[in-house]
Parts: sequence; structure tokens; C-alpha cells
Amino acid sequence: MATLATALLELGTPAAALTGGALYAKARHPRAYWVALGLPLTVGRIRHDYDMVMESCGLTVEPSFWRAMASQATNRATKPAAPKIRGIRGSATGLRLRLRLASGQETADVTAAAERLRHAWGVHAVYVSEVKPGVVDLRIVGFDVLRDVRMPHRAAAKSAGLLRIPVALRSDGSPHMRDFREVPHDLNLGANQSGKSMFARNLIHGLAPQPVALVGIDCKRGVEQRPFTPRLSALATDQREALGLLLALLVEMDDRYDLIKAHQGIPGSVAAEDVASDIWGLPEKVRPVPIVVLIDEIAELFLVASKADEERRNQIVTALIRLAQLARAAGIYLEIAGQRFGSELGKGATLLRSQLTGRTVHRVNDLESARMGLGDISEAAMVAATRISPDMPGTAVSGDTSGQWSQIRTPYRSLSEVAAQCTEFAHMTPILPRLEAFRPYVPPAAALANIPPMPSAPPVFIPAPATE
Ligand SMILES: Nc1ncnc2c1ncn2[C@@H]1O[C@H](COP(=O)(O)OP(=O)(O)OP(=O)(O)O)[C@@H](O)[C@H]1O
Repeated sequence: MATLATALLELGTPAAALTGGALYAKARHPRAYWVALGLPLTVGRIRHDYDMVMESCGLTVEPSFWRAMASQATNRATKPAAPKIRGIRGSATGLRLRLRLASGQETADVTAAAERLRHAWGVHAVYVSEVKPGVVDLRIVGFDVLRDVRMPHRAAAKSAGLLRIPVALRSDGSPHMRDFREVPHDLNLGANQSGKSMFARNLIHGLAPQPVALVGIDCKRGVEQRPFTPRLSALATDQREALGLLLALLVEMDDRYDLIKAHQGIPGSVAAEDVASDIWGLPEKVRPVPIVVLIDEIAELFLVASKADEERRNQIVTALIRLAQLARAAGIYLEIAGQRFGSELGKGATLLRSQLTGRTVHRVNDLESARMGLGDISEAAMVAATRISPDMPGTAVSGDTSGQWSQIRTPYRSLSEVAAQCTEFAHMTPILPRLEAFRPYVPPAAALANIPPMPSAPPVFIPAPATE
């Protein structure tokens, strides 16, 4: 489009220059183009030939008997009935069209016609949602909002809350919320460099100012999570520490169950599985702080280098499964990242995966990896995950086991921005006595400035293969 625009601009006539300028703006500055020209043009187009578009998209029904009679009585042609426009509201990314359906129509009819409407109005996308029976909203998106993510801060702040973080932008322009109370445990999958860490960074950035304990397990020697230590209540950076930390979390969970039982008058002998309530039912002054456990690269926890490691791996997996099954009620939530999460990881992997209701799948290299995250959600979601382009890191398909899914992209946040947020809110870091042994050491800023460069190591000698 940019080449066509340049060719038109070079023609030199005023009309060609105007068209070229508009096309150039549309290609290079889609947001500004939409606000200045796209929005008024689309509203005009919708209003101008609304009835014709509705009819050609199959969204009209035969007029009612009384309407047909009235038309006959006034000698007017009987027109098929289309949904009535009940309101149009523009925004910086698109517009919202509220429709009252004609009798005999249902929301599914409009959803099925969404692609046809998109082409008829020349817009990027059309999404349909039901407001109440008989009334639907068409969310019309003017351009590809995921190409340059700008979070709608006002809308995000409105729906944010404790443990409810606006973590990404949806392809329909609305904020995507990670709500830990609604979806307690989430699986964050994706190939190398697909944007899994960026998702976690956005989560940490959003959670840092909240009264929430953050716990990190990063067996890549802490390279991803160590910058966030000022705001972490506990950190494990290898398998051995991870096992200790997970066992400590189980003890913390049991303490919390005892607290819930004590407040409900349930005898201590009742098993945790049989306690119906959760920490949110406790009076605020005794309620323990919620804990979000962020695990970077799950495969590292399943890894066994020798027979001796196998016992530890089994203990880790058992602890994780127990947390995934029971920790929600104790206010402990899991966010697990990995490149793949299939049975090849080892015993217990698929059982653990089935406990993670939330699924965020970034770019994956094959359908099989997509199936690990989205197989039990939807075929279309799986295909969408394999179609994410490598030049759009941070793009993902997010769904949950209810079958709902959407395409999202995280806003870019540099490591230093998130580290600075963690330092700013370091005073919010809760001290959890059960996890105290895993509280990371936070070096003073001056010490960090004096880290010597890596010493130059002698080259590694690799013997040449023996030849005859
Ligand atoms: N939303 C985004 N917008 C722009 N760039 C992004 C976005 N998300 C990630 N990136 C960039 O893509 C690259 C890979 O991101 P990230 O480290 O999050 O991927 P990853 O899946 O964790 O990779 P790995 O598995 O190799 O650790 C980084 O350079 C990052 O800056």
C-alpha cells in the first residue's frame, strides 16, 4: 500500500496527492488515520447503505404481517426487516454498533455474518457479543491493534483489581485481564523467543503494587527472575531449592487450611480436600496474603540427569500436582511457563497440565505443541497459535477450559522498567515465615554497579575425531 501511495503522490494532481496521502497515512500511521478519516468514513458507510449491507449479508428477515399490511395500505414496497441500530460509539481503535435484532433472529446469525460485514465495511475485524436477549454489540476494529500495542489505560484501570491484572491487549482492542481468583492456575506455553517472559514481566509489573506475595522458581539459574528480587518473597534457582520451596509452600497451604477450619469450627481431622470455603471467606484482619508462584520453564523441574535425580523429580511433580489441586482455596496461585508441556516431560505431566485451567499459548512451531495447551479448548484456537508470525513476539492465543479464546499481545516492557517497579514497591513484599529460608538476598544498588566483567576464559579444546 505504501508503494501505491508513493506512486499516487508522484502523479502530482491534487486528487492523486490526496488519495496517496491518505493511503500512506493508513499504512504508516493506522491509529492516526483511523481517528482522522477512518472513523468518520466508516460511520458514513454504515449509515449510507445499512439496509443493503444487512440484506446482502443475510441479516434480514421477512417483514411481519402487520408491517406488510401497512406497506400495502400506503402503496409502498415491502422491505425485509433488518436489525435496528440502537447506538454507534467511536473510539481510538474502532467503533461499537449496538443492534436490536429483528424478531426471528439470534446472536449466532450475526456472529456467522461477522466476516461478511467486515468485508462490506472494509474494516479490520468485527466481533459480536450479546448484551441481553435480542440486543447485540458489534465491536468493529479499524486496524490491526496488535501491531503496535497501546493499552486502553482507562478501560484497563476500570476492570483491574486485586489479583486482576490487565496483562495484554486483545485483538478487539479491549484489555485482556489475568484474573487469578477466576482462573487460579495458568499455563504459559510458547517456542523460544515467543514472548513468555514478557507475559510474566507484565504480570509482575501489575502485581508489584498489590498486597500479594510473589514467589519465583527459575531453574535457569535465576536469569529471568533475579532482577525482580526486591519484590520477591521467595526465589528458587535450581531443582534442589525448587523442591524445598514447593514443600514449604505445601506447609503454608496446610497452615491456611487449619486457619479456615478453625474459623468455621470444622474439626482439624477433616481433610483439606473436604473444606469447601477459601481464604476469602475469612475476616480481613486474619486473612493471609495471597501468593502468586511464577515458574519459569517447567521442563527444568522435570529434568533428570541421573537415576539419583529421579526421586527429587517425583517429589517436585507430586508437590506441584498437590498445589494445583488444592492451593486455590488457600490463596496460592500458579503461573507456569514452558516451551512444551506434554507426556514426554515425564510421569505426572499431563495430570498437572489438566489442573491448569488458564491457557496462554504464544507462537509454537507445530500443531502438536499447540495441542498441549489448546487441544481441550478449540481446534480453531490451536490453528491460530501456529499462525502467529515470529515478527510479532508477545502475541498469544489465550483461552480457558470453558472453550472461550481470544488473540492477545502483551505491551513491551523492558527488564529495567519491571525491575524498577519491583524496587519501587519493595516495601510491599510480604514476609512469609514458612518461606523465609528462600527469601532472596537483595544486593545494594552500589554493589550491582561494581560487578566485574566476565573473565576471558581459555578456549575449550575439542579433540578432532579419530581418522584411520
Ligand atoms: N509484546 C512484545 N512486544 C515487542 N517485543 C516483544 C514482546 N514480547 C517479547 N518481545 C521480544 O521478543 C523477544 C523474546 O521475548 P521473551 O524473552 O519474552 O521470549 P521467551 O518466550 O521467554 O523466550 P525464551 O524461551 O527463549 O526465554 C525479546 O527480545 C523481547 O523483547
